Amino acid sequence: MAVHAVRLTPATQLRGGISGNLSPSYHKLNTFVRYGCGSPKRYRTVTVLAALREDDANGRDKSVRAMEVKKILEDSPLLPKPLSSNQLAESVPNGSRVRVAYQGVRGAYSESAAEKAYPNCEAVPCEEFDTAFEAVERWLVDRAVLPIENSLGGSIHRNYDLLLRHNLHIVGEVKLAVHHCLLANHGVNIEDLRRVLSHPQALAQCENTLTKLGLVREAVDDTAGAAKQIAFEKLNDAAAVASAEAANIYGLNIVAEDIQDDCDNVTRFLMLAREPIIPGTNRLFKTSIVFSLEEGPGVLFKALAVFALRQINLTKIESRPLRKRPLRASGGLKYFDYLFYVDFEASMADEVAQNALRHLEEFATFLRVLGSYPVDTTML
Ligand SMILES: O=C(O)C(=O)C[C@]1(C(=O)O)C=C[C@@H](O)C=C1
Repeated sequence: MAVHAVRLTPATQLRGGISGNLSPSYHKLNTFVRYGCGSPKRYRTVTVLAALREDDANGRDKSVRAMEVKKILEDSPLLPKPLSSNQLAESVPNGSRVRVAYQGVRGAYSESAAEKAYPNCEAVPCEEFDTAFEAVERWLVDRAVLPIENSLGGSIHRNYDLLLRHNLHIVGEVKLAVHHCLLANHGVNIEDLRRVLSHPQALAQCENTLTKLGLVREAVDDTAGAAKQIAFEKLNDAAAVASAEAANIYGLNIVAEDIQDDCDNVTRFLMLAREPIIPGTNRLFKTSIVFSLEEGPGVLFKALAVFALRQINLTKIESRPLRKRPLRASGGLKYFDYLFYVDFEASMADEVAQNALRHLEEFATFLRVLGSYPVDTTML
């Protein structure tokens, strides 16, 4: 079947973002269109209509079209089945293990997070966050699990930026308790140490201890990578901030335990996939969005009010510079334009969430739904 550009109904149009002349392919339909149309049933119908030739659809009577839609819903290979919530922790359909990309080497916290998110998965190490995104996009792996924020160190900005640069969907979150240890080669005492190697987030989470010990910080790609380097280079003046598991893997000695500034140290990871899951209402869901606004007094207040007015609780707000600017504005160049990332506690299957986004869409210059997914309640 030939596939044409889609004309969206006003309710599904996104001002400033996408408009009538969308990419023809199902895959390229914007997430907001998928979620923005309402219930899961409606969502699937819209995607099917998107795959029908427009003139074809317009020329037939409604019942014929409805039957066509039903048939396509049932058997079209054009429509990859979205993941369901209960598939999240399961193996891929053909019985092989889910392949999950993470950033770092064996023993990284991200590997533990991948295993918590997808028990029994095959965790696939990646050098960079970007690589993990790409591995999913190129079908080398099924999912990626990447850190997004930590209760002590704050946001992992790089991943916020990458979420927008790539086309993956957030299909879940997983929280991991992070207990940092100071690892050194056997025979090296804490007094011998001059340097400490680790991921910048891990170093930040142990700021107090490392300052007390007077160690010079050296940033590396991941905590386990630091442990590996200490072991392989047989360093005797340096330690790594990493997990007890990394000590085990790389044969290091734990010279200090639980060195993070607060014993409650939790990192939140996002589970990313090529297709979104159908949001449900059967359990607690969260939705992540990103938007930008016109300049002006009170615009952010107005944007957040769309949630407050509907009693929707926000769990996270992050602003990031809108790149590819500065804009030329009256009075000279305007350097500081922002994207706002917001997580709120509602499912896109809830009418109240759809209404809130419809309201936000009235004045947002750009809006994308990054995902609507079950809340990880394991650490509440
Ligand atoms: O370096 C690792 O082990 C990671 O998995 C990365 C990372 C992070 O980016 O926040 C993950 C969890 C901890 O917060 C520290 C580091």
